[in-house]
Formats: sequence, C-alpha cells, structure tokens
Amino acid sequence: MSLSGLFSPRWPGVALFDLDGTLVDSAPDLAAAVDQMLEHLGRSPAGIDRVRDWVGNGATILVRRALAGQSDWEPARPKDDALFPDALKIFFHAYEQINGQHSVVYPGVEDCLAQLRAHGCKLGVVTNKPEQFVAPLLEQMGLDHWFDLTIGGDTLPVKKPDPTPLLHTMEALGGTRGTTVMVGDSAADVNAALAAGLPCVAVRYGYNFGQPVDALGADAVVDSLAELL
Ligand SMILES: O=C(O)COP(=O)(O)O
Ligand SMILES: [Mg+2]
Repeated sequence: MSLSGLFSPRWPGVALFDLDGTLVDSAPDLAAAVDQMLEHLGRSPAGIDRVRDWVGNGATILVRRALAGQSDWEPARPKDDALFPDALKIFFHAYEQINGQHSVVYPGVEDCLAQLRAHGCKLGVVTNKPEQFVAPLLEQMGLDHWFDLTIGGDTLPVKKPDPTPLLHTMEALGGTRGTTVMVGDSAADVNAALAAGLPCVAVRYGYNFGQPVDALGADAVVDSLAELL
C-alpha cells in the first residue's frame, strides 16, 4: 500500500501523524519521568517495558496507570486518588526536564515526511501528549519544520480516540475526507480515524498498549514509514 493509493483519487492532500510511537520513540523519556515520580512518592520504579505499554492515552492516564501499577487503573484506589494531583505535578515537572533527552526519531520517518512535502502535502501532528511537551520534542528531534499544525492531547476539549482532533486538523489544513490520511501506532489512532471516516496507516514498531496492531482495522499496516514511499 502506498500513500498515493490511500489519498486516492486526489493527491496531494493532508497527512496527520501521531507522535509517540509513530514519529519518535519517546518511551525512554516517559519511563524516566514516570520512575522519578514513583520514586519521589516512595514507590518502586515501573521500568520502561511496563511504561511503554501505558503510553497512548495522554499524561493523566499514564500517571493513573503508573500509580495503579497496571494498564487497567479503574477503579482507582482511594489512596491513588489522593496522590494523583501531586503525582501528576511531579510527573510534569520531571518530564519537562527529561523530554527529548533519550528519544529518537524512528527510521524511515524523515524520508516519508520529505517525500510528502515534495508532493505538496500539508502535514499535521495529532498527539495525545500534552501540548506543552510537543513543540520542544519536535524541535529537539529536528522534525518541527515539517509540520503545518500540531495538536496536543489538551489542545481541544477531547483527545483521540475521539475523531475531533483529526477532523479539526484536517479542516485547518484544507483537507477533506478524500484527501486526508492518518498515520499512527495505536488503537487510539486507528479508532479515531475510523470514527472520523479517514483512511489510516498503522505502524508495527510503536507501542499500542503491548498489543499487535494488525487486527485494529487500519487500511494498511507497515513496519516502516519508508514502505509508504
Ligand atoms: O502521550 C501519550 O499518551 C501518547 O501520545 P501519542 O498520541 O503521540 O501516541
Ligand atoms: Mg502513539
């Protein structure tokens, strides 16, 4: 499956990209910040392998999961509820310092973005990561210059898997359902695209809560964004 196929019948169009697990492997920084937060609260660190599976629904749910020590944080224990506001503050403070330090751009990303831009596509980032962390990460990764618009998890009243952030970005960039594609690594991305009525590419190398992406219902599943060229 090539991107021109997904854009059918009109090309160029708008390509919307998820950030964590799609453009950038940011789990090492998120895990470091989560572990700093847990240690500050006198808890044992969670470690990157567990934190990677907790990423995808934004920072507040990441912190909820870290306090619960598992993906399924509901119902939160009363003790966790009491700790949550402080835990979130500590996480934000830690991640602000760490964001970008150990993160890397995935192979194939730059070539894909360059090719899309060469075709005249508008490019957007639609992430559940809180907005304040998005521009600093894109800048440090040297990716910021590719994007016409970035939407964070708290930029609008709702986040993925709600389709609103995708449709908002598509419209702001002059796209339509026939000329816009979503590229992401998790069920939050695929479900948002399905609900928005947009074609979707899922990448296998990301996080997706520790589950394979092949059965999510994406229009194409790839091992690298270079496969789309
Ligand atoms: O911050 C998160 O939980 C994930 O962000 P993403 O939407 O870029 O994958
Ligand atoms: Mg993601």
